[in-house]
Amino acid sequence: MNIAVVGTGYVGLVTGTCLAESGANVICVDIDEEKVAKMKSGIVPIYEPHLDVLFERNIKAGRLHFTTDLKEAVEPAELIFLALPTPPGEDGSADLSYVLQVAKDLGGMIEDYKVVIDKSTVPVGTADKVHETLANELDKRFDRDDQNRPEFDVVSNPEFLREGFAVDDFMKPDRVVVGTSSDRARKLMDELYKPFVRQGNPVIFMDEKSAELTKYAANAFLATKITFMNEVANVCERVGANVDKVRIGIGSDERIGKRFLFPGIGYGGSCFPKDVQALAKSSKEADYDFRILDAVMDINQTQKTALVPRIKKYFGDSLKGKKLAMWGLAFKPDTDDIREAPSLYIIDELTKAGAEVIAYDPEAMDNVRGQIGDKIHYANDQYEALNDADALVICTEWQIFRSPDFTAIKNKLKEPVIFDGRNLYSLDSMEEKGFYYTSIGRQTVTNK
Ligand SMILES: NC(=O)c1ccc[n+]([C@@H]2O[C@H](COP(=O)([O-])OP(=O)(O)OC[C@H]3O[C@@H](n4cnc5c(N)ncnc54)[C@H](O)[C@@H]3O)[C@@H](O)[C@H]2O)c1
Ligand SMILES: O=c1ccn([C@@H]2O[C@H](COP(=O)(O)OP(=O)(O)O[C@H]3O[C@H](CO)[C@@H](O)[C@H](O)[C@H]3O)[C@@H](O)[C@H]2O)c(=O)[nH]1
Repeated sequence: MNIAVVGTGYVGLVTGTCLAESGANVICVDIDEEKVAKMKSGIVPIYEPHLDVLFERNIKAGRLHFTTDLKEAVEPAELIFLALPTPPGEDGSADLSYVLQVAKDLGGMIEDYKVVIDKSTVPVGTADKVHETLANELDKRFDRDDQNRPEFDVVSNPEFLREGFAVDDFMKPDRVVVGTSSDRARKLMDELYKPFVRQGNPVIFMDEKSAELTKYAANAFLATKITFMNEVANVCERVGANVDKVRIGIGSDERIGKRFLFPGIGYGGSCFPKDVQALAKSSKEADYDFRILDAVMDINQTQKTALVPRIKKYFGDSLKGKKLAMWGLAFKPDTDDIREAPSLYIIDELTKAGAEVIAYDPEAMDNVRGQIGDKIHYANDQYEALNDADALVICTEWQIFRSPDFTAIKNKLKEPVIFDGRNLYSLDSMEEKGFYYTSIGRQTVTNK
């Protein structure tokens, strides 16, 4: 199969590479010239575990190509994936300008049958808008009854991969959702995804609107599940219960499930915050007040900086002269992505209160440096960050933070104080090791 992927971010590059791995010929196109130059010279421009191996293999095999020229990518392709950004607009609704601009460009250039596939997360009705935009451009080139006017279908094929697990999620998806009302497109999509659902996981066909809403409903549900647990955690702290025990207690009920029940400093990333907001907004536009989502957004905003009042309670409201070590900047482990990372919100409040922050993250420091520059200091490793710091603040649960050298931590910190937004350590061990230790939804170990 000949495939074009427009946009080579986390979704586009993973999609393109994994489709090439199944034997397809893929040309990825991006407007970012620097990114394309990197990829052409064999460099994966993002940090995503296991992607490099597939990337290299498929470039070598001649199945994976990169270009900045949309026409070059689109001409040979029958299937065209749109993996473009859909960031929140000023009013919270998804900004469709990237998607619709490319739809317009496609209308100006396609010469034969194409399936245009929305892989971006887009609100209900976008497949229709893409169809209309592309058709309007074709109208400028062909009469409606012109024999040479190319046919096309627009398919909604939302993506459910998680950063950090993107390759595995794409290669072995729980399900693939395809929204289409065209038999011709349906057959092609079925063929395309056969190699990925061979373990019995389904390709679920439905209409375009249901597919578009499925993506938002999935993300909003998961964000609500996390938020619910964060609320349970907040109650636990007040009544003397331990949220880890409650989590295990409820998670063993199959109706609830064990996954996505981990409390912490709120959900972040490029998806949950914007998608919950966009679903709330599009529901309002459809004259429905999706009230639970308003509560979810409100609670999550507070939760992101839940460690700050604890830090202030310990040191006093002014943090002037305090040096705080921070472990983890990425919005979650195994990614360099810092979009809507709780760490950035915490840094903002801590520095406003006068604290100096010295941070370490295995992959995300360049991105943070690019965004906030010298607002904080950057350490070369996790222990260097601790030198002469008054306390350690943990924002991301990278594996290397799970079992650190506690003696080194104690020796380097001025006082043995840890504020943990990810519940990495057991209360017993913190007590035994003599730390002051505050986490989420559990009692503070006071070391007194
Ligand atoms: N990141 C995820 O984990 C994830 C998972 C599922 C769905 N999604 C959705 O997929 C979409 C893409 O997300 P992402 O995280 O990959 O975005 P991203 O910002 O990482 O990448 C988007 C890419 O598109 C490129 N681009 C912009 N305009 C272009 C144009 N006109 N032509 C060609 N390339 C262009 C950008 O340069 C960038 O490389 C969004 O709608 C997002 O909500 C993301
Ligand atoms: O028990 C949990 C699980 C996650 N999180 C947080 O939730 C956010 C999102 O985590 P995760 O879902 O693992 O990462 P994403 O890569 O953002 O993936 C989500 O968003 C993608 C983009 O839409 C979807 O494709 C995925 O299915 C969906 O899981 C992060 O801030 C996590 O720290 C928690 O706080 N507790």
